[in-house]
Amino acid sequence: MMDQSITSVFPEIKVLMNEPLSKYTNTQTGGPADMLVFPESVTETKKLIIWAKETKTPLTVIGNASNLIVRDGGIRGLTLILTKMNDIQINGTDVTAEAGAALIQTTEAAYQASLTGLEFAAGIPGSVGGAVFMNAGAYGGEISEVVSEAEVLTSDGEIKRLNNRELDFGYRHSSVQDYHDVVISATFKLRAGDSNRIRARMDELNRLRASKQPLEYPSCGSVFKRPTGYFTGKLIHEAGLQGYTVGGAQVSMKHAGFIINVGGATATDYLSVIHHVQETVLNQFGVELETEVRIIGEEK
Ligand SMILES: Cc1cc2nc3c(=O)[nH]c(=O)nc-3n(C[C@H](O)[C@H](O)[C@H](O)COP(=O)(O)OP(=O)(O)OC[C@H]3O[C@@H](n4cnc5c(N)ncnc54)[C@H](O)[C@@H]3O)c2cc1C
Ligand SMILES: NC(=O)C1=CN([C@@H]2O[C@H](COP(=O)(O)OP(=O)(O)OC[C@H]3O[C@@H](n4cnc5c(N)ncnc54)[C@H](OP(=O)(O)O)[C@@H]3O)[C@@H](O)[C@H]2O)C=CC1
Ligand SMILES: C=C(O[C@H]1[C@H](O)[C@@H](CO)O[C@H](OP(=O)(O)OP(=O)(O)OC[C@H]2O[C@@H](n3ccc(=O)[nH]c3=O)[C@H](O)[C@@H]2O)[C@@H]1NC(C)=O)C(=O)O
Repeated sequence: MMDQSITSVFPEIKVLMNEPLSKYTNTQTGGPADMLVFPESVTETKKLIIWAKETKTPLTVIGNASNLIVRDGGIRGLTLILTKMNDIQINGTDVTAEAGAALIQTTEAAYQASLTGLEFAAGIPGSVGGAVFMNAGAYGGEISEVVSEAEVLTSDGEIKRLNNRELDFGYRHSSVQDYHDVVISATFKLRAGDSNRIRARMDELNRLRASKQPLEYPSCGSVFKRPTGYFTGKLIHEAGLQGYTVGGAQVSMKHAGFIINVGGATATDYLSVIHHVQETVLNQFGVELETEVRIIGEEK
């Protein structure tokens, strides 16, 4: 029988074996990926998706790992990190970015072209693919309001174009979460604007963000979604949980909705803090906090 191993089938692709994902996640926690690849093109991504399907290898796709907790046992099978697929093209008032492009770079490119509409995303540290997947939003704006279409690869390796309606956006939700599609690019429909005003708005939002969020520490942003009718940070604050620490994971004193890595945290520490916060808020206020952060991988 032919050798179907990834290194035999794709000798030209660099595969990192048993690679610690804590090197890549924003929380700096998480166990190893059995096989980790940074694909450099859609063609390469497509080949790997088809290989994973044919060999029944579990497949995981990651962007900038800024909304992710990988359990300490790591991820079996093949993991793709798309950050090397990061081309950004401008065509009139359309900005088309590959999935691995940083959202922050994409907002900079829009500013350079005097295009308005993406300023709200200036400080969101995800990739374009992760932002579409999550329908990232801040300060009155959301990805859903600016994306005209996204290209995805299905698990069969077919390319599909999904328009805004088909992406079925909701609060921190898109249809990509309901299927196993991989976002490979997105097009943002913007408007001609004044570059000084665009820059001023981006700078203002980044200052506001830095004054409220603990950007000095590794984190995964808001850990929980906002429950209808409540403010998450306020609930956790009023429950007296700020400063609550397990190992190296701590409920931030600056913003109670964030859990920061104060040094040496494991994913298990993060999960213990999350569980305690959920239980305490439920007991004190009767409100269920649903995680916004995506939790994947195996326990150690
Ligand atoms: C300091 C800080 C501030 C933040 N502020 C905000 C904010 O204001 N608003 C906000 O919405 N979020 C915020 N976040 C969270 C995070 O940046 C966003 O959710 C972002 O959209 C995640 O993108 P990512 O590329 O990092 O995704 P990842 O963390 O890599 O992945 C998140 C999920 O998306 C999936 N995914 C990623 N890329 C793809 C793809 N190409 N195809 C299919 N699935 C994919 C992954 O499988 C995973 O389930 C913040 C995070 C931090 C650390
Ligand atoms: N759950 C849902 O369905 C909804 C989710 N969202 C999401 O929430 C995020 C933030 O929304 P945003 O665009 O900033 O707009 P919002 O109007 O929802 O919030 C703006 C800010 O106003 C302040 N604020 C307003 N009312 C109160 C209050 N009663 N108590 C305490 N603080 C208050 C808070 O800021 P401060 O820190 O300055 O006090 C809050 O962060 C976005 O990412 C959006 O996607 C938004 C609306 C609904
Ligand atoms: C950081 C993220 O997104 C952020 C986004 O950057 C900002 C700006 O628009 O609005 C949301 O945060 P937020 O700070 O408004 O969210 P909440 O945790 O609901 O806090 C709102 C309110 O709680 C109060 N609050 C917050 C923190 C705290 O320690 N104490 C406190 O009392 C404040 O009054 C604050 O205004 C997004 N979070 C969610 C879950 O929707 C993310 O999704 O990862």
